[in-house]
Amino acid sequence: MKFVSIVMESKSDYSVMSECSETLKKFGVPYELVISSAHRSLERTMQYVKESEAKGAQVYIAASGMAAHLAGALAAATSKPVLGVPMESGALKGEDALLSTVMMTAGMPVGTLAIGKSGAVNAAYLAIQIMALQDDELRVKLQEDRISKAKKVELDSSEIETIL
Ligand SMILES: Nc1c(C(=O)O)ncn1[C@@H]1O[C@H](COP(=O)(O)O)[C@@H](O)[C@H]1O
Repeated sequence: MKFVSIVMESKSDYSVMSECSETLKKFGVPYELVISSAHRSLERTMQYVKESEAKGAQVYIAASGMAAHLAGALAAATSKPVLGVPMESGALKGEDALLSTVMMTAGMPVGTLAIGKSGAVNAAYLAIQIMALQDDELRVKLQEDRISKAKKVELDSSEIETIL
């Protein structure tokens, strides 16, 4: 079965990354969510990539704070797309994680999202867009989502607009 893999470096990242898994759930995209660390459990992380690829993982989403090397480690271990979500943790509040995730060497990309919850949601959306390249039903769901967002803007405006 094709699915999205979400890997977090710590349980403390879950309150943010649940936004990512909830978004995938909303679109009916199967996902697997695990905790594995680049430094604290490197072997487990490498083993997980092998096993999850064999099971059908199509896209990896890595969530990591501070010296955030998880997304890079996943990118080194797989040629599937890897998306990185910097966590807002530690003294530098995610700026350290953002830079360590985004500054990959040429040819070894990590698609890096914004720090925190909006990055977690957008990682799910990007993963869905990647899955939708091979899935017409999913593409329709994405189009419907865009339409409902546009309608919401109109509705919000109609409630408060004062156009002369
Ligand atoms: N950067 C790493 C590593 C690692 O590099 O192995 N393990 C956890 N983390 C990140 O540190 C923050 C605090 O983690 P803890 O709450 O476990 O101390 C989290 O945002 C995690 O992603």
